Amino acid sequence: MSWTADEKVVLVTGGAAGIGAGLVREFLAKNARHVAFLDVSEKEGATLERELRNKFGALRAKFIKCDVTDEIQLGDAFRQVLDKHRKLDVVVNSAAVVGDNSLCKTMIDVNFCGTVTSTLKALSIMRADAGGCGGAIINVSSLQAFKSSTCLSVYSATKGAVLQFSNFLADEESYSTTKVRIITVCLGPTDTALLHKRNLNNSAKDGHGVSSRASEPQRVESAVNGIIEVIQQAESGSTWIIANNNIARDVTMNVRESFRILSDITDV
Ligand SMILES: NC(=O)C1=CN([C@@H]2O[C@H](COP(=O)(O)OP(=O)(O)OC[C@H]3O[C@@H](n4cnc5c(N)ncnc54)[C@H](O)[C@@H]3O)[C@@H](O)[C@H]2O)C=CC1
Ligand SMILES: CCCCC/C=C\C=C\C(=O)C/C=C\C/C=C\CCCC(=O)O
Repeated sequence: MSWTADEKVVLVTGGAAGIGAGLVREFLAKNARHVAFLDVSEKEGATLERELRNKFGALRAKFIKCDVTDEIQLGDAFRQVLDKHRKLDVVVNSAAVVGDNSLCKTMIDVNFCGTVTSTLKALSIMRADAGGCGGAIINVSSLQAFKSSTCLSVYSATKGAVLQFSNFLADEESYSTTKVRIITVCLGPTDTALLHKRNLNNSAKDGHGVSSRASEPQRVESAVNGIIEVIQQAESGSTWIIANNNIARDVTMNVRESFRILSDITDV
């Protein structure tokens, strides 16, 4: 039987705005039992929580103020969800920041370290070989993981690291043992605040280094629907591209082949 959101307990980091918020709404619309969304932005989190409680009832959605770079806050947030709902089925790691290299430490801490900490925490809770019920972890990467633009080298590297970490962890922790799928989605430009952030220096804002082929950003709805489609069908260790309002494309073989070529060269 194929995967559905029905009765699932879901946790989304960076869920107060943008693609994370779109996912929170969609999981609830698809009948998830409960969606907890973590974010540093208290104002946006509280506003979204009000909207969702009016629409879906008080018990179905909860905003938890949490900075994903703080391991204690993150651990507390997972514990709150587990204590209340006794299980966790899906974790989407969407929290991220973008900027030029002057924001390098923050980008590494939020985009990479936050995703790693949350993924390992989620795996330890959900893994079937340690008392969990299995589940899915979706790590949000970017097309920038494959090809950076000027002034986005650190951001792009964090997204490359998210992709590599997720795939290596999926190899290390066999799905047949854990029953937890670890999946990476690489999004193309999507119409959210992140894409329009002004904490980029002038050359990035002017678009230097971005090719003339760069097209209109896709709709948030396309990224959200693509991610849901991926959760419905993806295998653990797979990589997907969701860009240009197209349906999700499985690029697992391309990613594996590119690393196979490199590892063959470096085999001693
Ligand atoms: N918008 C785009 O063009 C693309 C976005 N992505 C990725 O999609 C994901 C979602 O991005 P968007 O929705 O576009 O961005 P967004 O800026 O709209 O949403 C990101 C959310 O993360 C939260 N956040 C930031 N730092 C945090 C922290 N330390 N702890 C907890 N929450 C924190 C923000 O407050 C915000 O609500 C990110 O991982 C991003 O890298 C990937 C490719 C393209
Ligand atoms: C012109 C300003 C660019 C600012 C971009 C800011 C954030 C981007 C975040 C992303 O993750 C974007 C995702 C993918 C971009 C992919 C390709 C861009 C085009 C690259 C090129 O063709 O040179």
